[in-house]
Amino acid sequence: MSFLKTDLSKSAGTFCVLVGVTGSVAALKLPLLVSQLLQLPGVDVKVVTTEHAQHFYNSEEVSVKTYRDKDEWELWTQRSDPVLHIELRRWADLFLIAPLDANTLGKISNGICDNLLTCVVRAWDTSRPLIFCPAMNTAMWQHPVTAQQVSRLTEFGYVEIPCISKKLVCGDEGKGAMAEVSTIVSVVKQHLPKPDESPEDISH
Ligand SMILES: CC(C)(CO)[C@@H](O)C(=O)NCCC(=O)N/C=C\S
Repeated sequence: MSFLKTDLSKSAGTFCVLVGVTGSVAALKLPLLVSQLLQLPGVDVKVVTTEHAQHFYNSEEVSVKTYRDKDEWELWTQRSDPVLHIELRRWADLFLIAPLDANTLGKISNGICDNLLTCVVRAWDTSRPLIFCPAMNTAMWQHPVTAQQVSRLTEFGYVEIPCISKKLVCGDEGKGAMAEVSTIVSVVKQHLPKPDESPEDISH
C-alpha cells in the first residue's frame, strides 16, 4: 500500500491542513470549503471523512485525497505496516473539523475513538491547532449536553468557530447552522505561519 505512504509526504514550506468532515447536512459544503482552502498560499489539503458524512457530499467534487475508515484497515494488515491515523496526525499542521456533528462532538468530548476521524483527534498533538465548527439541528444545539461538551473541547485547547442562526434544511429557524465557509477560511488563514516562519516554528 505504498501509494498511501507517499500520499502523506510533506513538501518543505507547505502548511498541511487536514479537514475532518462528519454527518451534519452542512457537510454538503465540503467541496466549496476545500477549494477555498486550496487558494491559501502554501496550503496542502487532505480530508478524513466519517461514513455518515459521505451521504451529504459528492466525493467526485472533492479534489483532494479523502481518507475513509476502510483505508485504515487496508493500510494496516501486519505489524510492520503504518498506522493511518498516526500517519495523518504526523502529516497535519492543522486539523479543521467542519462540520462537527452532535454525534462526533459527543465522542470527542469523551475520548471515544471508534473511527478514523476520532482516532486522529484522540492522538492529536495539541501544540498544533485543532479548529472545530459545530453544526446540528437547533433542538440538538439547545440540549444542555451540547454546551458541556463544547466547553470540554475548548478546555482541551481546541478552537471553536461558533454555529450561526439560519433557517435550517429541516425548516427550523435558529442556531445550529455551520459558520459560513468564508469565516472558516479566514480563521484558518490566521493560523498560517507568517512569511518568515515555518510550520515547526509557530508556537500555539
Ligand atoms: C446546510 C446549511 C449549511 C445550509 O445553509 C445549514 O442549514 C446548516 O449548516 N445546517 C447544519 C445544521 C444541521 O445539521 N441541521 C440538521 C437538521 S435541521
